[in-house]
This record gives sequence, structure tokens and C-alpha cells, in this order.
Amino acid sequence: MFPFLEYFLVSHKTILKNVGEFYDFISRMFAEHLRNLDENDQRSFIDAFLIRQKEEAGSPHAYFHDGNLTRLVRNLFTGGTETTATTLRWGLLLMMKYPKFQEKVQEEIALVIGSAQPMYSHRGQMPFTNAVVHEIQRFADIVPLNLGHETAKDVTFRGYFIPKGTYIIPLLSSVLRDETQFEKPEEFYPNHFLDSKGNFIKKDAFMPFSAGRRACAGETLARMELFIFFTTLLQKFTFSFPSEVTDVDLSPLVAITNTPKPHMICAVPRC
Ligand code: HEM
Repeated sequence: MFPFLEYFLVSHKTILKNVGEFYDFISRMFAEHLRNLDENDQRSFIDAFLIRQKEEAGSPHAYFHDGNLTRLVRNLFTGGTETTATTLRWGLLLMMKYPKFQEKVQEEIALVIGSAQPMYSHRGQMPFTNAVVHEIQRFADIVPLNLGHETAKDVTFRGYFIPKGTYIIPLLSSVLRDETQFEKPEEFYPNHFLDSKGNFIKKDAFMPFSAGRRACAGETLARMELFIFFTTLLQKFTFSFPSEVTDVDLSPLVAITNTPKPHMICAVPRC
């Protein structure tokens, strides 16, 4: 987001080395896909891209070139791994901190899913669990600064003139913690997403995936992953404090993403 800060990074060389290894891995993956490529049996995004690449071969304005494929796959990996994992880590931490909510989720799992494999289609019958997953995302606020954007033309927004080419940081935190939208913005409070009868309610201000045309491309996948992994983990385990620990610090480690501080956790199998 701020390329000039690159030179102040202590672990600059390690980061570049890791990025290099990551690119090597992606190149090996492409080579493998190219070897087994079958136009009549496209197995993945990479296959579809490589076929378009063949179609546009020789064009002077080629878009589907290797450099673009590498960056796209890199974006899917980086955008799609830490985000979901960090949200789940917040989820387990919050369940440990608030055992009453954990118990209620487990009761709903027992009622709707039992010992079967949790599926995304169960979500509609599980308003409390759905509200808890939404509240985890709201409270954790894992991408507080969103990604940087730039105005493509002159804009006047709420009386402010913003010239074309201005670097914009749309703060998602300011929406996720907006006290006009959420009754107790600083607390973990699943009722933010429930009505008085316990039905799930959508909130326009719920935008951990941002909004507009450039909102998260993986939102649908991420929502499925979060629901299925969270319910599966709570179906199989109860998360609690280790015996020597009595409380946990919920303030995040601040970086581009908000992650939980290192902590201990007990996962007790449920028989
Ligand atoms: C809890 C999980 C996730 C959260 C909170 C999240 C959040 C975000 C946010 C805030 C943005 C920036 C949107 C903007 O610029 O306005 C973004 C972009 C993006 N995300 Fe996610 N994301 C998650 C999971 C995923 C997954 C699973 C994938 C793909 C496998 C993914 C792929 C992307 C991509 C490709 C972009 C760039 C979209 C673009 O610039 O057009 N994300 N995400």
C-alpha cells in the first residue's frame, strides 16, 4: 500500500525471498497444468486462462499472458488464505472468552445438524450461529483499512471535492464500529444480527468484504468456508481456557490485517 516504506522493513530480504519461493511454486503449478491441459475438460481457473492464452497467441495486445496469470493466482492465494484463517482464529478466541455463546451455537448444531457433516445449506435453519459468524467478522474487523483505491475522475462527495487521482483509504472500521448502526459497537454482541424473535437480520453496515464493484472477489467462497469450518470445529470440540489462564486480551496485533495476539487455547474433543 505504501511502496516507499519498503526500505524501512527490517525483514525486507526475508519477504523478497519468500515471494520468490511463492512465484516458483506458482510457475511449477502452471507447468503441470499446461502438461495435462485438455480443452474439452477444463478443470480450473488456470486451465481456462491457459486456453484463452492459446486463443490470443500472437496478438499484440495480449492480456492473458503469464505475468497476469501469476499475479492473479498470487492474489487468490494471498487474499484467500490469511483472511479466512485469521477470522476463524478470532472465532475460536471469542468462543473461549464467551462460553455461553459457544454453548448456544453447539445447541443449535445438535438440533439442526446432529453428527452429520455440516453443509452451507444448514445456515438458513441456524439463525444464532449465522449471527455469531457475522458478529465475529464485524468485531474482528480484519481488514480495517480496506485496500487502497484511487479516484478515476473528479468527485464531489458529501460536499468535499476529491480530484481525480487521489489515493483513498476507505476505513471499514468506521462502518463496522458505527454506533448509529450497531447498538454495542465495541462489544462482541451476536444480537446485532438478531431480531427480538431470534431471527437472523441483515445489516447494510456489515461490510467486512467492502462494497461496490471492487468488493472482495472471494466473498461467497469465504462465507461458505467460515460457516462450514466454524460449525465443524464446534461440532467436534469445545474451546476453553487452559487451566492456568483466566482471561484473554481481545485487542488486535495491528498490521494490514488485525490478527489476535498469541494466546493459549484448549480444544476439548466432544464425544
Ligand atoms: C474472511 C475472509 C475475507 C475477507 C474479510 C476479505 C476481505 C476483502 C476486502 C476488504 C477486500 C478489498 C475490497 C476493496 O478493494 O474494496 C478484498 C479483496 C479481494 N479478495 Fe477478499 N476477503 C476474504 C476472503 C477472500 C477469499 C477466500 C478470496 C479468494 C479465494 C478473496 C479474494 C479477494 C480478491 C481477488 C480481492 C481483490 C478484488 C478486486 O480488487 O477486484 N478474498 N477482500
